[in-house]
Amino acid sequence: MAKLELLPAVDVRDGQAVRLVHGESGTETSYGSPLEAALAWQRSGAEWLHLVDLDAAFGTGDNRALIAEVAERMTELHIKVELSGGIRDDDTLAAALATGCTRVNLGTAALETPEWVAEVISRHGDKIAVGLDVRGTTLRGRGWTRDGGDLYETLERLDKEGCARYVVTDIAKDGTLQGPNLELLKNVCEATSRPVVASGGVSSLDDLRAIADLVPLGVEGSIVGKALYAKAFTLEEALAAVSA
Ligand SMILES: O=C(O)c1ccccc1N[C@@H]1O[C@H](COP(=O)(O)O)[C@@H](O)[C@H]1O
Repeated sequence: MAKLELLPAVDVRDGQAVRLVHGESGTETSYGSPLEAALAWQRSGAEWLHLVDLDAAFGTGDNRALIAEVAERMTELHIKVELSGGIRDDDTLAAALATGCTRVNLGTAALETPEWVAEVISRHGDKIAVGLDVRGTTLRGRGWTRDGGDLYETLERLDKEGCARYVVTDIAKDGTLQGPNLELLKNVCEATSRPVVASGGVSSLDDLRAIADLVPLGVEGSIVGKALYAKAFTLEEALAAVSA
């Protein structure tokens, strides 16, 4: 059986690696240099990095140069990078892809400019993932501050447009260490044949094992954020738990 991929997260706000609670601006806990955080995950055996420009997602500026530095360094070290936050038009997409990242993750654009997203999916194939960030079954965009339509209607549309994969975040769980929303992940896997990356709520190795049990349903990976920074477990332990 395929193993669950783990994507340690580095979310960047105002030049710092941070974690938020429920993705709410103002709830940041800071963890220092984003490059040092990324290098720490690389030294611990990471194969992937989920790298987010939170300022770009919230519309409070951007960390473009720093994000590019981290993504480029990780790529040199053969770490695959999933790059996210504020990628909403040709310029931001070109800058993101120029970092050498493995794929980008589009959020707001999939809700607000669907024609552009359909076009970049057809142009870039599996270099494009879409982040389905939900409260209940309602999608949220613009730093998770605005409603953006129904999860399953949007999923159906994106499937028809050939979207290669989805990063599914339960906002109510994100940054809370309350455990992942396994029901949501199962429901999304039932609604699409495309691979799903789980995000939000991981608190323990048992949570990761529970997500790994969903690999046969279509879950391909899991983002891990707060739990690693809070030292609930190490990345080495997490990688061992999902490859057993
Ligand atoms: O990851 C977070 O904690 C987060 C919190 C609030 C907003 C966005 C967040 N993360 C990532 O940003 C993209 C969306 O960015 P955009 O809408 O395309 O600009 C989302 O997919 C998350 O990966």
